[in-house]
Amino acid sequence: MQLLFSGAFLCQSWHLDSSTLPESTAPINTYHHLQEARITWHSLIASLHHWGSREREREREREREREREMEQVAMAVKVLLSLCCVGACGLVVYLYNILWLVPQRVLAEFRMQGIGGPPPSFPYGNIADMREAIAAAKAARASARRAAAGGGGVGIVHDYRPAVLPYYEKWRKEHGPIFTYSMGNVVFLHVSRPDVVRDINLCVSLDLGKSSYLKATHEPLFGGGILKSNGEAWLHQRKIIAPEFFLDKVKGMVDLMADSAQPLLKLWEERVDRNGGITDIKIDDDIRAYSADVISRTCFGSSYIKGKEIFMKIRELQQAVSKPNVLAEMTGLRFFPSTRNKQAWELHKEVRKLILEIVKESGEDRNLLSAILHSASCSRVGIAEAENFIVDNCKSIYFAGYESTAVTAAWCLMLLGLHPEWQDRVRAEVHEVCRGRPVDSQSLQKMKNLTMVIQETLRLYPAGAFVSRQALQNLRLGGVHIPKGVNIYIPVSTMHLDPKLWGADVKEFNPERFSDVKPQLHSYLPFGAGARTCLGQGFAMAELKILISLIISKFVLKLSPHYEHSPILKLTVEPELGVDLTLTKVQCLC
Ligand code: HEM
Repeated sequence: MQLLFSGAFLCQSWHLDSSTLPESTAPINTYHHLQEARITWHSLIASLHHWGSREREREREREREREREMEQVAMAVKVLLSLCCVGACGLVVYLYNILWLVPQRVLAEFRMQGIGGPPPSFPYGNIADMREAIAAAKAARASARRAAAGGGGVGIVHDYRPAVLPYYEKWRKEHGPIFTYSMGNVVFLHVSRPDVVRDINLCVSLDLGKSSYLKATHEPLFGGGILKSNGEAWLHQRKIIAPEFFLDKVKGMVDLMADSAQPLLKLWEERVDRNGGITDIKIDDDIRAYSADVISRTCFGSSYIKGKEIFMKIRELQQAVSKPNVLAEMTGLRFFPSTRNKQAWELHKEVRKLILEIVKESGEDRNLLSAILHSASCSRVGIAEAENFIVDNCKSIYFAGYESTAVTAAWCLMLLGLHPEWQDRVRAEVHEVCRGRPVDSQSLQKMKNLTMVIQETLRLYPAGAFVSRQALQNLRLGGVHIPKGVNIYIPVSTMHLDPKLWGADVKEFNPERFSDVKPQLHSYLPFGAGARTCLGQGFAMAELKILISLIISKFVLKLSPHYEHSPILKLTVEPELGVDLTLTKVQCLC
């Protein structure tokens, strides 16, 4: 019985089939009872055997199941690894294609037209050659500086190419005026052949856009503003901004520009007086402050003080993006959080916030900002897009209107310090034209000598080192087939220093050359070329004439013995070590 109970218990606890157990446990005779117990025992043993074998079967089944699972996992891992391998191979092939084969095909197309260039190496193209040439030029400059130490401009050569673009010099000698080179996978066509340059000037097609090289690097500075945009987006912005710089508008800004120059004149006068009638001044920061003030008032009207704060930030931003971000240019990975990128993003955010604050505060003023705002409110775009439009264009104008003008003014004053005969001519002219009255738009027009001096400054020291374009479609210019995507760079100083175009004294400062001849239309490019030419050139000329006429009528300038000639290419070509002048006051001319 105990067995029965224990069997029943076993059956329950092991979930045996109850049909294998006797149905009743009522008392019966002993024999029968034993018989039944034996049968039950046998059936129990059989059940247990049966159960055991089923259990082993299940165990084997589970084992097989595990094996199958393991096989499936192994298969999945193999497939994944193969896919990774295929993916990695595909990526390698893809990268090799875009980084090497595609640019090689483009270079081959040029070679077939007889246009060669320095052989590129994988994956950086000619960047190493360029770095090497720059390092050599830097070393040569340093030793020249040591040799001419304290010479006050002795031995200045007005040709910044060996210092600023040494690799172009080398390649031009080897391959002629039109050649190719590459930076990473970006192919460049260097063009200084006048017929091709003329065709680029005359091309008004939207298929010839602004070069996209360095677009990723400069994104925080220019965004999608007028300087870097292309196609319909550019056209739209140009139509809004250009009228704000038409001649009649510029005439109305003359007083404002003259007002902006007063703090600089006062500061310099005080310094001369304080130092017993003669003083040395590094002029760059004061000139930048003038240029910032002018563009700030023009852009932001009454909010110009806050505008100046924006300036300081934009200048920092400019420094942060002045070195090419090669990784971003080659791969498009603009959002890699490098220290430099993070700094640029932070500054971009601050500038954006300041500009949008000014927008909220802006009243009824008629200025560039109100024109941009009006356009943004008329276009049917979302708030974020309208804000980007405003911010990117304010930043672009700030940069375009400030940096080049300040740098040109510094070079111009350096040249006048070096050429007292031209200084005297300009001073006499200003005196004769103004006759003690404040400058106005009419007197500015009459200052022919000053205009020539500025034109000659822009010929010898063009702030923009290249005019850059990109073929947005296949193009034919000057008989050259230019495949889509190629960046076209015109080295402005090479055009300006071509003796065939400008005469044997091409490296001399001789403003007279602009007196009777019109500037060589397609070879004089300080303000760029064709449809994308600088829209602020009238404004810049007025601003420069006002500043220089006011300085020259008050001070006699001489290049200081501390001056070291140091042109360097940042975003513009600027004097790396600044311009040092020795100032005395002008004695009465009457
Ligand atoms: C001496 C001073 C200046 C120089 C040397 C200069 C030079 C240049 C150059 C070389 C370009 C490129 C043109 C091209 O790619 O063909 C340019 C474009 C431009 N500049 Fe100037 N610039 C000066 C002053 C100004 C000023 C004062 C403003 C405005 C306030 C201004 C606004 C612009 C704008 C908006 C563009 C872009 C035009 C476009 O892409 O449609 N610039 N400038």
